Amino acid sequence: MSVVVYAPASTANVSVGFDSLGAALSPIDGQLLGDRVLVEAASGDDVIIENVGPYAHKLPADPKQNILYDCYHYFVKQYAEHHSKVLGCVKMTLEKNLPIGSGLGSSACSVVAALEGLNAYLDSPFNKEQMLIMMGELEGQISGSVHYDNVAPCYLGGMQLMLQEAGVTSQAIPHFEDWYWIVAYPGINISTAQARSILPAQYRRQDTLEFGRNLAGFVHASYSKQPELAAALLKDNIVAEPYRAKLIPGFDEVRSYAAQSGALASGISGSGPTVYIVTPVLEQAERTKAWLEQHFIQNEDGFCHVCKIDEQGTRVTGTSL
Ligand SMILES: Nc1ncnc2c1ncn2[C@@H]1O[C@H](COP(=O)(O)OP(=O)(O)OP(=O)(O)O)[C@@H](O)[C@H]1O
Ligand SMILES: N[C@@H](CCO)C(=O)O
Repeated sequence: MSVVVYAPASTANVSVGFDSLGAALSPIDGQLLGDRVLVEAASGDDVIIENVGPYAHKLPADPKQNILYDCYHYFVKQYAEHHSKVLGCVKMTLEKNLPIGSGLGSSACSVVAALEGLNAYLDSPFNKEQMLIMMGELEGQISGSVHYDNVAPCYLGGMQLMLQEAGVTSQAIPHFEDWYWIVAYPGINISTAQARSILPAQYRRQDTLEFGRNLAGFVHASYSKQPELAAALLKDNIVAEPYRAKLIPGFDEVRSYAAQSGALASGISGSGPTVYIVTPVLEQAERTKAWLEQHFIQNEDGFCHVCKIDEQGTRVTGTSL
C-alpha cells in the first residue's frame, strides 16, 4: 500500500488580510508548483524520511530536523489518542519542489502533503477540520505562531478566509476567476519567523479601523463581483508591507512597474521575498512575467509563474512518484 499526495503553493495575506486570507496557486502552463509526499509501508523502529526534487538539497541534513519527522510523530500521537490505533513504521519521500523561505508557503506545503499523505494512507480517519487544526499546529512550530493562511488554502484550495470561531477554521470566499496572479521568487530566502519579528507589537487605532474596513470591503467586493473595487482594496499600507518591503531588493521597482503597466494590484506574497502582480489580461501577464524575470529575479534559484487560483487544493495523485 502506498499513496502520493500533492499540495500546491499558496500566497498568504493577499496583502489586505494579514494572517486572515490566503489563496492556493497553480501555474497556467501545468507545471508543478508545490510539494509531493509518497507514503509507503516500511519496517523499522522509526519513520524513514528521504528527500528528492529540485530543492531537496536546501532541507536540513538531519532527517529529524525535517518537518516531516514532526508530522509523522504528531500524527501517530493523534491517531492513538482519537482512534486508539497504532500506525506502524512508514517511509515518507518528500519531493521538495518549493524553495524554503520563499513566501509561497513552502513549509506549509510539506506539512499538508505529509499529514494528508498519512491520512490517505490510513483511509482518512480524520476529517478536514481535524486535519486543518493539526496542520496549523505543525506550521506554527516552524514560524513561531499558529496561523492558517498558508495551510488552509494549500489544503482546501481556492481563496480562503480564516475564521477560527464556532468550530470553523477557514472557509472559501469567491474569487475573480479571470485574474492572473504572476508570482516571482527572486532566489533569496526570508525566514517567516524573522519577517514576523520586525513587525510592530501594536498598531494605532486609526490603522486598525482602516485595516478592518479594507478587509471587509475586499470580502464584500468579492461576493458582490466588483473587481475594480476589490483590486483597489488589495493593498497593505498598514500591517506588514511597510516594514517588510526593505527586506526585498527591487520591491519598489516592482510596485512602480505594476502601477505604470496598468496591473490591478501588486504586493508581497506571504512574508516574502516572492512578489505578486494581478492582471485579468493574459498578454499583460506574459509581459509582466518577462519583466520580472529580467529585472527582479536575482539568481538561478529564482523563477516566475503566471498562475490562476488553484481550486482543488491538496489531492492524491497516485501511488508512486
Ligand atoms: N520540509 C520542509 N520544508 C520547508 N522547510 C522545512 C522543512 N523541514 C524543515 N524546514 C525548516 O523550516 C524552516 C522554514 O522556515 P520558514 O517558515 O521561514 O519558511 P517557509 O515556510 O518555507 O516560508 P514561506 O511560507 O515563506 O515559503 C526552515 O528553517 C527549514 O529548514
Ligand atoms: N501571514 C504570515 C504568512 C507567512 O507565510 C505572515 O505574513 O507572517
